[in-house]
Amino acid sequence: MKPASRYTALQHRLGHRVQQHVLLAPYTTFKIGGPADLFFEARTRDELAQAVQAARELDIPYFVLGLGANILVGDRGFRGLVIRNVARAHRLLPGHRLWAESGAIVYPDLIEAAVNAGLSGLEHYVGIPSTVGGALWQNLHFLSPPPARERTVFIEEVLAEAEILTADGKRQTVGPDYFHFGYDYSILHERDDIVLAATFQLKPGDPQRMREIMAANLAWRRERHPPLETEPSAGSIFKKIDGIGAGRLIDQCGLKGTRIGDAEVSPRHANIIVNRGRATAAQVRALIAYVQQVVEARTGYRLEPEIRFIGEFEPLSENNRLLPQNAAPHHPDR
Ligand SMILES: NC(=O)C1=CN([C@@H]2O[C@H](COP(=O)(O)OP(=O)(O)OC[C@H]3O[C@@H](n4cnc5c(N)ncnc54)[C@H](OP(=O)(O)O)[C@@H]3O)[C@@H](O)[C@H]2O)C=CC1
Ligand SMILES: C=C(O[C@H]1[C@H](O)[C@@H](CO)O[C@H](OP(=O)(O)OP(=O)(O)OC[C@H]2O[C@@H](n3ccc(=O)[nH]c3=O)[C@H](O)[C@@H]2O)[C@@H]1NC(C)=O)C(=O)O
Repeated sequence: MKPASRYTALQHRLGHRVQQHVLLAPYTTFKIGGPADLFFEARTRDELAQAVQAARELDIPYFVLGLGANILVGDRGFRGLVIRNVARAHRLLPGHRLWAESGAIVYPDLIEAAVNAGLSGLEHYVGIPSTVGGALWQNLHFLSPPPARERTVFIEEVLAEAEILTADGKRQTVGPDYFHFGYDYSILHERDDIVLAATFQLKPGDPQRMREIMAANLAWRRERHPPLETEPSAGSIFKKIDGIGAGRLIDQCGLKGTRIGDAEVSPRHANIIVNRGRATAAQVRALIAYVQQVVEARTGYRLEPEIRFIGEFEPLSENNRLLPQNAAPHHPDR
């Protein structure tokens, strides 16, 4: 189907809120990315399900966008339909439960709702940009409260159930086991299921203690991570390497501050690439490739990107490869 007929067919299914040629950069925390051919904002979970079903039935490639906090969108944009999930209804249920549509924002919206009602379980995730859908996709996590901080706590620990649209078009309610949660992992990485809503089982907690945990976690992040408001990023770029730390390896290779165009390895946290103004996806990709190359040559570890690459990118050929302006010197003895 040609782009114009896709547009008409989608309008027929979803109404006049379907848009064309919408720049995606503003809808990502990296502030990077070209246009979506087609764009629709789903305001309720029913609209989300309808939009996904319409795209599937019309054979139009689609992508469900949360807060765009864990993705890099290519400079050439997305050839299909981007469904931005702004279905954000949420409410407290009897039995210390919190129900939320999948576009609901974990922080501040859900955390404030829970903590104000004296309910504990979500307060650990303050300051992390995520919708409920993104949180289940990646099993949102943070360190357990201070002073011990002895383990990582995961959102799966408070998930009671979720309403999903399955890959074969059925709406059903599933329990936490369905997701096969792991570190930065759920079955949603493998299956084309869409989360429509989720219910969290919380526990009564001491509001003062919860506020203390929130303040401590926000301070932890402020100290270690570049602030999103002034230094746009997608959080950790590379996957965790257990017991070693992707950030530590990059740091040890002296790569902090390495820059290609406006894409820079954050001087504050080596596993975060920041957009210093007008970074392109091509620059970020070239910087990722450069960091991988240096770290592998120096340490033998192959870093794997944690973020997802969405849409079309400029080719990363040897000939047009961008090189860092301030390539870090190699210190083979370190
Ligand atoms: N710990 C930290 O400091 C940080 C953590 N993060 C993590 O990144 C994630 C960001 O979330 P968010 O911005 O909302 O997501 P994004 O918009 O970044 O989308 C990420 C992926 O989530 C999937 N997804 C989004 N919504 C749904 C849904 N309703 N149903 C099924 N899959 C969905 C999409 O996968 P698909 O293509 O398969 O549909 C997409 O590839 C969170 O999990 C957060 O933990 C991000 C930054 C910092
Ligand atoms: C930021 C994210 O998640 C974060 C999450 O918020 C926190 C808290 O739970 O733990 C992880 O960070 P992290 O900073 O511990 O992870 P890494 O980047 O692997 O760093 C590991 C360790 O290396 C050291 N380190 C880190 C950066 C740096 O510049 N120098 C350095 O020496 C630190 O001691 C750090 O603790 C998650 N990152 C990964 C890749 O798993 C994200 O997913 O986007």
